[in-house]
Amino acid sequence: MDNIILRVNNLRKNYGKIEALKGVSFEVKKGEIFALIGPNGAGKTTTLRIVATLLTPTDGSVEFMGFDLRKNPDKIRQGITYLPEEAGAYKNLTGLDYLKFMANFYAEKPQDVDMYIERAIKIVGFKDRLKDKVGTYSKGMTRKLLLARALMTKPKLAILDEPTSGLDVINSLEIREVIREFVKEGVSVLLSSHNMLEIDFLSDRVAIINNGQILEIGEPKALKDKYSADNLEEVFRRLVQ
Ligand SMILES: Nc1ncnc2c1ncn2[C@@H]1O[C@H](COP(=O)(O)OP(=O)(O)OP(=O)(O)O)[C@@H](O)[C@H]1O
Repeated sequence: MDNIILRVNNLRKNYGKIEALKGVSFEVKKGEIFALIGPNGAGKTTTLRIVATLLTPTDGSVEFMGFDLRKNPDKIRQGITYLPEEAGAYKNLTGLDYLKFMANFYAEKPQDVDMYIERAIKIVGFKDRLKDKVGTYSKGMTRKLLLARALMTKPKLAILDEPTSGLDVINSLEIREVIREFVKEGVSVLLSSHNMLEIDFLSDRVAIINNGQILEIGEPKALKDKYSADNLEEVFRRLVQ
């Protein structure tokens, strides 16, 4: 059986004259946490947004569970969820109304709605503030709410753009624990981060991306061994120097 859930092949993306992606290829295996790591502007968000069907690539292909993204975008939308880097809309809804809205959107049958919301409340962990508007939440609370939305349906693949960006140690830790819990229950994860030290602990495999190109792919330990480095930051430094 094919244990690859996502195949990204030679993706290119130009924004006008800017070549954001110059031929990005990688595969995500079923049940793994795969991280795209690289500095600001490397092309992480662009890659994730293409996989999430929110952006059209200039060239290249994406295959999700054997379905081609261009021919079957609906298959991809059914099987994935996307946690954006920024919160954006919904600030005037209460946290609970936001979750209800999303649960209704994804539910195939009425019973699913309650199950999704129950799961989401466990993830956010601040039940008492769910009746407040999202616009009054701290950064950490907003991040947890969006993560709850991305994981409550137990998607086949969760795409998480900088899930712990701007969060304190405890909030980051909690978010990492939630991600691991859902992976144990069968969710595969593709995430991005520029925090290479954190990713070392969280990911099964990483792709190091810089300037629109993937420089290395492998298990964190294998990469550290290969470059005689103590951590992934050092691996990155050796790769770009
Ligand atoms: N809408 C856009 N229009 C023009 N250029 C863009 C647009 N979005 C991204 N870019 C450019 O594409 C390149 C890759 O950006 P991208 O946001 O994918 O990087 P990133 O790795 O996610 O960075 P960060 O860690 O800062 O979020 C950058 O040079 C960026 O300026």
